[in-house]
Amino acid sequence: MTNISKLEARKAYLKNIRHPTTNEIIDKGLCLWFPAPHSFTGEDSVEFQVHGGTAILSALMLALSKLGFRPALAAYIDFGEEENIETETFKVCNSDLIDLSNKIQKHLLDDRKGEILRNGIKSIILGEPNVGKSSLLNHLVNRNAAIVTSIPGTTRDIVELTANIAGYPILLADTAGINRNTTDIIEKEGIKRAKDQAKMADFIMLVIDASKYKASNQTFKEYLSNYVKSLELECLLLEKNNLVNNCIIILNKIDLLNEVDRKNVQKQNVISISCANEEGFEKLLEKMSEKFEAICGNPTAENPTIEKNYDVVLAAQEIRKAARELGKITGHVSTEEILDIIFKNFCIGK
Ligand SMILES: Nc1nc2c(ncn2[C@@H]2O[C@H](COP(=O)(O)OP(=O)(O)OP(=O)(O)O)[C@@H](O)[C@H]2O)c(=O)[nH]1
Ligand SMILES: [Mg+2]
Repeated sequence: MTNISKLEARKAYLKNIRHPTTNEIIDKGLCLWFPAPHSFTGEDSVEFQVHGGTAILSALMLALSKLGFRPALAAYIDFGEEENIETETFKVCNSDLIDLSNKIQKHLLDDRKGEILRNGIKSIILGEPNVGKSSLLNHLVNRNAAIVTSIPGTTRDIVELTANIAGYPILLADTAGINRNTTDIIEKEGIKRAKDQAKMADFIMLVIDASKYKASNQTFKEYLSNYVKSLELECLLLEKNNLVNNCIIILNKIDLLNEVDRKNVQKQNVISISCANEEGFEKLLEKMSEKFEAICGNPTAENPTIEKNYDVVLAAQEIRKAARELGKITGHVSTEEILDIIFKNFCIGK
C-alpha cells in the first residue's frame, strides 16, 4: 500500500493489497494511481477495485486512512475548508439545496395530497335507491362490476374496486341506495355501511334521478335541498348551506326528459348524464379530473427532484442523505441500491 505512488499513473495493476503496518494481505485487486492534478478531485488519488464485502472494505478504508487517504467523494464534498472548490460552486450548491429543501417542505405541507394520490382517491357513489348508482359505477369502470336491475334496493353492500379515472388512481365504491323508510334489516345495514364509508371518502358523487326531479315540480335548488335532507346527509354534504367542495351532483337518466327540460337542467350547476344512452360522460370526467386535481394535485406535475444540470456527485450525496432521512420514517433504505441505479443510469465509471 505504501508503494502506491510508485505505480505508473493511470494504469491498472493487479496487486496483493497489504496492510501498511502488519503487511497482511487485505485483498487482491486492481489499483490505479492518479497523481495530482490529473485526478477527479485534483489531488493525488488512488482507485481500488476490490472484491467487496463489508469486512474487506472497512479494512481497506481503515488502512488507507492510516496513510492519510480520504475517500474521494468525501474529499470533494467535505469542502468546508477546502481551498480548491470555487466560491461559485458553493453558491450554486447552496442555492440548489435551499431550493430543494423548500420544495420538500412544500410537499410535506400538502394537505395529505401525496398520501391520497399514493393510496388512491377514496370515491363513493351515494343516492336514493334506483337512481342509477350501480349503472354509473359500471360505466366508469367499463364493465358490469355491480348488479343493475330495475328493483329498488338491488345493491345491498358496498361494491368497491380500484380504477384509473382521468389518470388518477381511484378506490371507487358503489353503495346501497339510502332509503330512510326501509324496515329490511339487510338494507338498513347496507345504508349504515354506505354512510360510514362516506364519512371517510375523499370524493363524493351524489346521484339524482332526473325523472323524479322533473316529477317533483320543484326548482332544482329546492329539490336538491330536500333530497339531501331526505337522505340525512346534510352534515356530510353541506357547509353553511352550500355543497362541500369534494362533492359533485350527478343528474342521471336525462334521456327521460324532453328537450325543454333538458335545456333547463343544463343551466343548473350539475353534471347531467344518461347511463342508458351513454351521454354526458365527457363532461363528467372533466369535472372529476378537476376535483381530483384539487384533492391531490396533478400526478404528472413536477416533484422535487435533483435537476438534470445538478452535479451528479453532489446529487448522489444528497440522495444518500435523503434516503437516510426517509429510512428513519419508512425503515431501512439501502444507499447502495440507489447509487447503483445512479451510476448505471448516469454512466460515470464508479
Ligand atoms: N332510462 C334510464 N334508466 C337508467 C339509467 N341509468 C340506470 N337506469 C335504470 O335504472 C334502474 C336502476 O339502476 P341501478 O344502476 O341498479 O340503480 P341503483 O341506484 O344502483 O339502485 P340501488 O342499487 O337499488 O340503490 C335500472 O333499471 C337501470 O337500467 C339512465 O340513464 N336512463
Ligand atoms: Mg345499485
